[in-house]
Amino acid sequence: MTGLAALKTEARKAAFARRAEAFATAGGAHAGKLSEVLAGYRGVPLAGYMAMRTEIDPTPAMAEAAAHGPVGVPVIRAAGQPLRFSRWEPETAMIDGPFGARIPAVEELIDPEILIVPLVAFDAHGNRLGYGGGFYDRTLEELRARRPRLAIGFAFDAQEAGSLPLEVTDQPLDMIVTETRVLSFR
Ligand SMILES: Nc1nc2c(c(=O)[nH]1)N(C=O)[C@@H](CNc1ccc(C(=O)N[C@@H](CCC(=O)O)C(=O)O)cc1)CN2
Ligand SMILES: Nc1ncnc2c1ncn2[C@@H]1O[C@H](COP(=O)(O)OP(=O)(O)OP(=O)(O)O)[C@@H](O)[C@H]1O
Repeated sequence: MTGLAALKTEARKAAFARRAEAFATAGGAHAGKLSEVLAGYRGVPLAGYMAMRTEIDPTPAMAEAAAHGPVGVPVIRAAGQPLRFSRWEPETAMIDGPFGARIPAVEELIDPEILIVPLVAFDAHGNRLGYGGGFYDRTLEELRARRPRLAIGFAFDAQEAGSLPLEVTDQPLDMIVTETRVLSFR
């Protein structure tokens, strides 16, 4: 493991612990701020995610958005490949995907303008640490090469880190939304 990879592993471990604690103590609804932000973008194609483990759950905000326009959730094609997003509505039949997240049983791909991005840790500048697959970095790089996208990191306040180990392939977030705050970076 390189020095940087070791630092990322360490930062991930610390943030996982803080996220698990926030998840256990938070209880109830957390997507209110996310709903407020998304209400300004009705009908715009949106990528959300199906929460795994102790991730903060964006599905209430996704359900509201789905009443006005297309919403999708990530589908892994293969390691080292960007994600695809398959159409999701609250009633969509779901199956287990390859890496533990639920995916729609029937695939219908969408091209999202706005992405709600899951994360392990974030900093006050919009940098993000994920699970280490590089999936969202590759996906945002590919999508942004075609046109700008709005990437919104969604997390518990407790997932904020003072500073994060970064590499050139890390794609910055445009906004971070938590259970209490909205941070904008551009
Ligand atoms: N809800 C949600 N869905 C998502 C993501 C996410 O972060 N959150 N992803 C964002 O990318 C993709 C899934 N990425 C994942 C990457 C790794 C593992 C995982 O379980 N890894 C194993 C072993 C890793 C290793 O071999 O090093 C583990 O952590 O135990 C799961 C999902 C697509 N869907
Ligand atoms: N666009 C890219 N092209 C090539 N390699 C990349 C790209 N993005 C990331 N990587 C590589 O993928 C590996 C994992 O990246 P990183 O640790 O940033 O993942 P992550 O952001 O934590 O995970 P995820 O985005 O899946 O939640 C690193 O070795 C990184 O260099």
